[in-house]
Amino acid sequence: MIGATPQKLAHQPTDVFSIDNVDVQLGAKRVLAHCTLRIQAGVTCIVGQSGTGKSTLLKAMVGLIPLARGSIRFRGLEVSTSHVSMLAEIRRNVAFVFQNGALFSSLSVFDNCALALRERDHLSVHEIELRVFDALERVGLSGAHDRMPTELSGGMMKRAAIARALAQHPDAILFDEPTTGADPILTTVLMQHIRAITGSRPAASVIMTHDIDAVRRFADRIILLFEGNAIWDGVPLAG
Ligand SMILES: Nc1ncnc2c1ncn2[C@@H]1O[C@H](COP(=O)(O)OP(=O)(O)OP(=O)(O)O)[C@@H](O)[C@H]1O
Repeated sequence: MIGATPQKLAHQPTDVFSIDNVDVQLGAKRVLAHCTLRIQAGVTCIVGQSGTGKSTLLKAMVGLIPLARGSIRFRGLEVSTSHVSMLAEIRRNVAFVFQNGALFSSLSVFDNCALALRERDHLSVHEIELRVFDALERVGLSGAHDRMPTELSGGMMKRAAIARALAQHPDAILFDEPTTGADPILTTVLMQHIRAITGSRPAASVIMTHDIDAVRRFADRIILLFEGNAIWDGVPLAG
């Protein structure tokens, strides 16, 4: 439970993300206000009503949005003030899965997954193939590597986006509304995949969602965001 004084949370060595007193101003709106929370290993779901700042928080966690105040640290490294080379290092370890998958329509599934590896790492062709095929297998897409995104169902597209993140061998994956538009069966499949891939790499999966039923069934921890601040932090009730 975060309680009434979230600003006082102590940093723990096990924290994957430490977020302290963060304010984010977008235009005239203070979207995050005194936001303080911790993310540890496992599946953390961040829930809250529409417009409460979930997506903004996610983007701030990878340095895509500047902070008006406060601090976001990934494994102790300051995200917001890091030099560009350090930020690149953080982003190599934190993958982001966008709501719509954001696959490149002109690239095959394989090339979508391999693109970041070719650009960011000095990996051999063989190593890239191993990583991509392993990632596709882990999300149940073995055999779909040479398909184009237009040849995939909506659910396959979402799984391909997860595979692209997985192939980077990140320490954490941030998911922005991964089950939006999915029916209950696909939601279960996607959440089962996210659960199954969360372990060593990634150690932490952070899911922004409205889907309370999925949260109840699959989260290790739930954080409730309200008006730009984390007001509750706990575990789902059993049963
Ligand atoms: N670039 C921007 N300029 C001004 N206001 C913005 C901008 N981006 C987002 N906002 C506002 O910030 C608030 C929080 O947006 P955000 O997308 O983080 O909410 P959310 O909790 O993810 O909502 P949803 O669940 O509907 O996706 C909203 O009121 C939104 O209108």
